[in-house]
Amino acid sequence: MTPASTTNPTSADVLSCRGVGVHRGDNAVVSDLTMTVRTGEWVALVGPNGAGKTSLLHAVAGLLPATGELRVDGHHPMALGRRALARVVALMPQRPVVPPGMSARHLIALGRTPYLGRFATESAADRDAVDHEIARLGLAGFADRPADQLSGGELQRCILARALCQQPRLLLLDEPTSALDIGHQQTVLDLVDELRAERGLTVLAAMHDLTLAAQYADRMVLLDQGRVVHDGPPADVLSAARLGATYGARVEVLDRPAGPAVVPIRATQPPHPRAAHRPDQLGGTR
Ligand SMILES: Nc1ncnc2c1ncn2[C@@H]1O[C@H](COP(=O)(O)OP(=O)(O)OP(=O)(O)O)[C@@H](O)[C@H]1O
Repeated sequence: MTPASTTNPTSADVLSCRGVGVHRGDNAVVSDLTMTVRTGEWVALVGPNGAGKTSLLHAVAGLLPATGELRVDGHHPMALGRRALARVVALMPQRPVVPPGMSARHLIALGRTPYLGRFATESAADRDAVDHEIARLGLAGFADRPADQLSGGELQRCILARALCQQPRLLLLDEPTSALDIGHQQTVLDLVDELRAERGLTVLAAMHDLTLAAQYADRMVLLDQGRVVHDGPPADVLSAARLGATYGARVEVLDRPAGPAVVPIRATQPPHPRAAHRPDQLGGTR
């Protein structure tokens, strides 16, 4: 089901897709996809492995060709020049490419490329923007280290800093918290949310953690095999029956004030509950 309000494009839409298709080789991995994302909205793209989330994000970022009508800020991504597109859309990829030996600071500064002058020299404003994002993401201690020697979570924050340096209107996040501990997950998502309020940033984020996604997203678009299965507020999209049908998962969905929480349920109880082995907690629960 797709509410009409999310499919009729208006001038307030940063992203509009109508009947969009994306191919990888001979395979259609996104088919007949219609959705819009309005200025300042946070839309979570969810769905099982291989559903087409990354492929759609790459098409929006102008990295993959798409059929149908795809508009970013009113333009087809591939019709905008690379520089113009990079000022509108920034992608935080799932698998960033890190040139060997490049320092974290240099990697982050690549986000300023669309703003550099004729001789590609950084201005004081560019350096300030980089310093600002480094400080904001708590990366000062890593900035001079080779980025390919950082931990997965440290690198993920550098890649987000690089995307924020682009000062985009539309931020595309591909599994932005997959390598982060729970504290950094909240820090990073809170930061992105603050930028929405401060700068009117629009966010389209592929996320596997449905509970976390539900806490930040205004809407969820559930994809399966390249097609939209449901588009709506998290509380409407996340039902145990729908997640069972789409992911083949056994879950319980708890209604909580901060948003629905999705709890996986084991098919069978463990044969020997751990508590039974603990002399201090025989048969106890916490
Ligand atoms: N470079 C490629 N060449 C051929 N097929 C590809 C390529 N990249 C992805 N695919 C296929 O396209 C389909 C969609 O992949 P995609 O990465 O967009 O899914 P996803 O929803 O982001 O998955 P995940 O949650 O596992 O990251 C999958 O079947 C995948 O195997």
